[in-house]
Amino acid sequence: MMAEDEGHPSFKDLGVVDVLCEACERLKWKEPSKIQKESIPLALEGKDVIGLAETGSGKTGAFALPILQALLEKPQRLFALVLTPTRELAYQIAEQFNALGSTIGIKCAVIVGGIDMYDQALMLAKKPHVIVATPGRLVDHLENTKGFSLRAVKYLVMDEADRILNMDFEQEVDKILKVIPKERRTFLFSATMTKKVQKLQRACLRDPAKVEVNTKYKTVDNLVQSYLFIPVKFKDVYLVHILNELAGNTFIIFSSTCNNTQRLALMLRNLGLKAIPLHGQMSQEKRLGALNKFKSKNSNILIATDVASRGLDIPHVDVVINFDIPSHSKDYIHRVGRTARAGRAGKSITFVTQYEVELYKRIEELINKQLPLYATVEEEVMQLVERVGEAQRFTKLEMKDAEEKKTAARKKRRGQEDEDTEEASGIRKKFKKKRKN
Ligand SMILES: Nc1ncnc2c1ncn2[C@@H]1O[C@H](COP(=O)(O)OP(=O)(O)OP(=O)(O)O)[C@@H](O)[C@H]1O
Repeated sequence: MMAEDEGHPSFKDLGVVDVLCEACERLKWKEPSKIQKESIPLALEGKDVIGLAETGSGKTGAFALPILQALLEKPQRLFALVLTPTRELAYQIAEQFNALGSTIGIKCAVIVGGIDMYDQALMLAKKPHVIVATPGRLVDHLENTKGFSLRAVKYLVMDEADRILNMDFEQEVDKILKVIPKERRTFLFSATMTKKVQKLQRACLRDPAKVEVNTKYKTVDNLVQSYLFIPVKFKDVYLVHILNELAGNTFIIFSSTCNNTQRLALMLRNLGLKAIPLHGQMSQEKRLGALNKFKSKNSNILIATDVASRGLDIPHVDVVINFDIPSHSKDYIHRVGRTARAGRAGKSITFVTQYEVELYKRIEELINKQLPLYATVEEEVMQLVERVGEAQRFTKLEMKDAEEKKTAARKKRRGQEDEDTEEASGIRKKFKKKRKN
């Protein structure tokens, strides 16, 4: 491990080749971050790496640069497979590979759920060097695609490894590990780890180098001013008050259900705020559209479920609000880590009810810090009650209307399917009759 007092090595000092150093310069990465300093030389030596470092500390570059360098040395299609837990993160990682590898002609494909099979086939037809994917049904899909076999993969990365294994993807990961040869290099990266990752590490990594940087969550916590907020009543009114009080900032608000995420976004929009929802019940097209709108600053409030809690890098996010406290304390680290990226500062406010004391105590234990209370002036908040109440009533009607439209569309579809089936069975009967004759 490199000690702090060994100065400030450059990417070149770490062994990164000139063309990639120039790519880092273009991205305005003046010097490697700590996790990059410690893991890049080991990865270039050909070691398997487990990298643990706080949110926003440059882990993507820490695994992308060594992979690109190895690819330069031995160009090959389907050279690396990068697994991530969410679709949005897959696109973001592919963007970073493209940004770092544009001058060396890197071809990157994203294979995630919710995209048209035809589009996926087009992407694969370009014969990518790197595939960034969510694990669901990946093996079947790739193994059934002509000219593709996971056996070729030389580098396997699991970004947010703990999340991948804690989702429904464990079986898929098992399948992937069975297909890709054992000689591949494996990189596991995250800000948090679980026992499942340790088990996986024993099963599939050869004498891995373990790099840990600021894993006590101190750095990001030093950069973020974090508060608890205990609303007395009217849970929505306080949120609107805080958004007004901190107006001019960019927010991500986390909520635990798709329905509440949608409701909050509509309600805030009815109050004239530029809020946009992001959750798993939206179509993939809408999910990407929402994220792009937020990234391009057309909207300054993203209301999301935990689908946005991992890995998303939107540097201008100033405030994270946990409107619902996360039920797993590790998710707190990741959610709050959406602000204070790459050394910037940020703010976080976590709403807690009297029934959630256990949960916030666990969070405080994990971050080894007591969270101060966020103070509000009650009279100021109460002035909003009427306006917010009106917006809530209107939102309720909008949600009901949308639900009715959905049900009607579903019924219509089902009706069509029934007609199709009847028609098909009619044809089948005629066909049978004909054969008998
Ligand atoms: N050496 C560097 N110097 C300056 N900025 C950097 C450097 N390396 C990466 N960055 C920038 O830092 C930001 C965070 O990087 P990245 O998304 O890789 O963080 P992470 O550690 O994967 O975070 P998370 O745990 O939240 O996924 C990105 O905008 C990236 O471009």
